[in-house]
This record gives sequence, C-alpha cells and structure tokens, in this order.
Amino acid sequence: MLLGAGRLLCSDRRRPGSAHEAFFREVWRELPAVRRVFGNSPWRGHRRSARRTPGSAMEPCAEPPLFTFGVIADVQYADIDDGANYTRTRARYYRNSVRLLRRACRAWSEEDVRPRFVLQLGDVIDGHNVKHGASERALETVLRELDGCPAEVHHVWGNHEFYNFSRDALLASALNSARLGDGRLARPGDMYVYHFSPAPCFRLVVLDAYDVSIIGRDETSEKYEEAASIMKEHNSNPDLNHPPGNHDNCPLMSFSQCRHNCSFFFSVHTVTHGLEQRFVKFNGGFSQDQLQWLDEVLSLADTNQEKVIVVSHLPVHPSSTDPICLAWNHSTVLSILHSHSCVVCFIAGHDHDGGYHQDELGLHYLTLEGVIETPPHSDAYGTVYVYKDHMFLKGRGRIEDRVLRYPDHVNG
Ligand SMILES: Nc1ccn([C@@H]2O[C@H](COP(=O)(O)OP(=O)(O)OC[C@H](O)CO)[C@@H](O)[C@H]2O)c(=O)n1
Repeated sequence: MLLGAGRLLCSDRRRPGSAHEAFFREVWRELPAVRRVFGNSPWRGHRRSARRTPGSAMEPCAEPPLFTFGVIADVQYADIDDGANYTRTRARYYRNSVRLLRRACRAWSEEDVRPRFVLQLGDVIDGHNVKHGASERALETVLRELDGCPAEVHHVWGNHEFYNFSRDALLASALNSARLGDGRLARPGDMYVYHFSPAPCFRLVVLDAYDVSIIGRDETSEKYEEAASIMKEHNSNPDLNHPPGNHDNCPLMSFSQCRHNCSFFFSVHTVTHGLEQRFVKFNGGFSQDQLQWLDEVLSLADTNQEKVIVVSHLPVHPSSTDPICLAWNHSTVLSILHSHSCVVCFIAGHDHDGGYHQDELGLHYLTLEGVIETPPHSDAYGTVYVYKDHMFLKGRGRIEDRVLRYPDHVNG
C-alpha cells in the first residue's frame, strides 16, 4: 500500500496533465506529512515556463498592452454566515465575497490602463439565496458593486444562476450581456452565447455550458430530455449531484463507509472512476447547435486572422480542473478548438481551487480560483494584459501570475 502511495506521489504523476495529478493534489492538501515533503506548491516546477515573463518575473512588459481586461469567478454572494463546501473541506465566505468583489472593482478602477471589459465567469450569487427568498436582493447587491467597475461587465452563467433564476428570467435580466452593448453577436434562441471583438484582431466568445442540462431547462424541453438521458447513461445514484461510481464493489470503500464524508476517498475515486465524475447534475454540456455555432464563429476568426479567447463557466480540459467540474462533452469542445488556428486560451470558473494547463498545441486553459472560497484577508481576481504575442495574467491573492504565450501556429 505504502509502495503504491509512493509511486503515485512520484514527480511524473504530479505532472500537470498526468492522470494522477488530481489525486496527488488531494493527498497533498489532506496530509500535512506530504506537504512537508513536497513543499507549499509542488506544481511550481512544472509550471515555470508558463510563469516566466519577458521582463520581470511578476510584472507585465514595459511596452503598453494592446488592451487589458479584468477576470473574476464564483463570487457566490449570499447574505448568510460563513459555511463550507459539500465535502466540508473548504470554508465558504458568503457575506465577505461581495467585499472581495468591491476590492476587485476598486483595484481595476485604479489601474494605469483602464480595462476594456471585466469578465465575470459565473455563479455571481449563491443558490442559498433561494431558500431565503433573497435572489433578487442578492443580485442587486452584486450588480451595484459591479457598477463600480471602470468597464462594461461580461457575464457568464453558471449552475448557481440557474438555482436562483429561470432561463427566461436570466435572458431578461442584467446578467444577459449579449443583449447589451454594441457589436455583440448573439445566436438567436434560448442559448446564451455571443461573441465580440474587444480590439482589432481579437475576439472573445462566451459559451453556455448549461445549454444541455437538467438545471435551468424546462422538464418538457428536448434539451432536458437529452440531459436526462446522458445522466441516466452515466450516473445511477438517487441524488444526481453525487458523482457516479460503483461504490458497492469498490475495495476502497472498506476504508470509508461513504466517500462523500471524506475528500481523501473522494479523490481516490477520482483516480478509480476518472472523468466519469463529471456526470453530475451541477454540470452540463453544449448542444450540437451551440457547437456548430462555435465552429462557424471560429472559422470566421481564422479567416480574419483573429486571436480568440473562449470562455464558459465549466472548464473543458481535464488537466485544468478536478474532473468533477468538467463539462460533460468537454472532448468535443476540445476537438473544435483544435480544428482552428485562432484559439489562444480557454477561461473558466466553477472549480474553486483553480487550475491551469497548456496543451500539446500550445492552447492555454485557465480555471480561475473562486472568490467564495477565498479567505477575507486574501483576494481572487486578476487583470489580463493583452500583447501582440502573449497575454500576461496579473493575479491577485490566490490567483497566480502567468505568462500565456500564444501558440506557435498563432504567433507564426
Ligand atoms: N458531491 C456533491 C457536491 C454538491 N452537491 C450539491 O450540489 C449543489 C451544487 O454544489 P456546490 O458545491 O454549491 O456547487 P459549486 O458550483 O459551488 O461548486 C462546484 C464544485 O463543487 C466546486 O469545486 C449543492 O446543492 C450541493 O449541496 C451534492 O449534493 N453532492
């Protein structure tokens, strides 16, 4: 057993992208002895190339950026006392999250270069608001803070938007950024997708990761039917928020009656049950229509030699997130991104621990740390400085600085 654990912790398996990375992360988090051996951030060595800047290690280039934008994820505000995540391994600071949002808006306002826009990656208010009848009030609170932003805000929708509001209500709300502002090209219908060009030769594409979902879709709709049949195929648990896995026959269960009680065993299941973990009710997927639309938008961007940033609430690369947070049909999205020459980066939220991966084609997958699980003394937002050949993420608090050099096929 010890030998097995040793093998699992060896450097190669810690490597971002290895099948065991998520498991290692959890072992490292849960066991102080492992942290003592591997240090505070055992992944740093593997990430060094992505973190190096042309000038200083931690500052954007001296040359002015083409433009900048702010990023923030999973604010999940609710006017309730602090709590915890489902597995009770992380604190959630519901009331304080709006203060961190305010701090982010203030910081963006004080920057030398005014951000062109702010990207809010979804779950702006928490589902807990529903049982207090406080959804509208909570939304007003966060929107008031966002009014303090020095630039227009682009909202992405996450699972907590759908806990609080129906899809129709969201489409009619201030969280529908597709209908506000000039130059935003939405696809007509009930999908929340659009794209716009923040500066010449750049495009941002907003995706709807809950297009095929059992949350936010009417039970009589075709998309609900599709989602229900996907879930039926992959998850037989009575509570569909619980990830799939045959717990009865799993030898690891002799150590724990219920893996949901212990995040260590939860992560062992990540290794044993792998990417199937993503088939939970709090995730969703992209419809065929949406994928076709994405393909068309990216084809046009290829033709116009634009650089494209794609965003959604759910991450799409398994090495950029815990598998339990992945979009259901993530691999189809990856195939589409790979079939175009314009895509430089995919940005998501949802996994509050954050993540990052650069794939074999040089595309970057950034999952932002969530505000809701950020202690009051820290922060979780960033500013992206966009240059001709790279982007620089200046992270605050839990978010690390990163250099995101465009893939060679884009830089030419
Ligand atoms: N194993 C689980 C996990 C969650 N639930 C229930 O599902 C709902 C959504 O969960 P929540 O943790 O609030 O979702 P977030 O979007 O904040 O976070 C996603 C990832 O977990 C972040 O790492 C909620 O009702 C939970 O109680 C569950 O039943 N079983």
